[in-house]
Amino acid sequence: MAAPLDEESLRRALGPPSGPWAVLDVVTSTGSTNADLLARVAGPDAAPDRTVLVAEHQDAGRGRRERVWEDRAGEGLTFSVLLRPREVAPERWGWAPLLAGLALVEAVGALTGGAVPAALKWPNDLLLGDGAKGAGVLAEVGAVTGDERALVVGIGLNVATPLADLPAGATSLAAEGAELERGDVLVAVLRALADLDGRWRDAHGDAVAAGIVDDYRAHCATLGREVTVTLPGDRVLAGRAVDVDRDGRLAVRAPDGDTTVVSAGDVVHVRPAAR
Ligand SMILES: Nc1ncnc2c1ncn2[C@@H]1O[C@H](COP(=O)(O)OP(=O)(O)OP(=O)(O)O)[C@@H](O)[C@H]1O
Ligand SMILES: O=C(O)CCCC[C@@H]1SC[C@@H]2NC(=O)N[C@@H]21
Repeated sequence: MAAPLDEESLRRALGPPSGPWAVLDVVTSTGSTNADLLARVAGPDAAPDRTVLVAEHQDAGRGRRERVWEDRAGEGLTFSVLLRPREVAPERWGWAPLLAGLALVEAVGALTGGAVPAALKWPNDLLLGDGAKGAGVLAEVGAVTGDERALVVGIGLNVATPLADLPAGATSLAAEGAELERGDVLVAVLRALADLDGRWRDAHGDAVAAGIVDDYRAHCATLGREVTVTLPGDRVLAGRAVDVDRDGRLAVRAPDGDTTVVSAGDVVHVRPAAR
């Protein structure tokens, strides 16, 4: 197993005391870092804005749509951040998980100098290499009103995991040829996320004004593709992904020309775009 993550080195690398992050804790094992931070949205143990919780291993890692997130201790990164973006109206919080996806793409680009192709499958799966899933993001809202307003954004990223230990359709940075220290990857993602979160808050959640919509579109592998989208309730939509709008929603144009805008769903890229 790779060296364990060292809390002190991570804090030092992020700057005094943890750079833009108020608290950074590393635990050896837990059920789910998302569940842990959601339990600290309010109450005597309430976590401050910009708390980071990293786990070396999760027993009950949660994926989107009630799936399981698999990880093996020491091979991946599993962590969550608690955000209290008071500058942003809760109706605009839908951008938070997309910011995390963007932070992942930017961090991988910076760390590998572009040697490992990285892109986003809408809304926030990180695709590496030929388009296999290298990371996923799960955002959960803790409270939208009062002083307790908070959301938790969890990231699972496959760093050193061999392909044989990953589910079908998944990959890792190492499997794509990038041998990186998990600590360096974590610091790069946290820096990128803090920067995007700052821009988003400064613009009061207006992702267009913050330049985030343009950045997202530039990194989104879904745009221009033929896709199927399984919507909540299991309705399936098929067509071409034509836009990601100012609210982070995906516009899909059906063969009959009708365009539907979706804010949540599971996307499959059917075949490459004829761009
Ligand atoms: N470490 C990981 N890296 C990449 N993808 C992962 C990882 N762990 C889990 N997944 C993805 O999450 C999902 C795992 O979900 P799960 O095993 O619960 O159900 P499933 O295989 O999608 O089937 P169903 O949705 O029908 O229950 C899969 O899509 C899998 O590819
Ligand atoms: O289904 C997905 O793609 C989202 C996966 C999110 C996994 C991360 S790992 C850290 C955090 N804690 C969890 O239980 N889930 C998220």
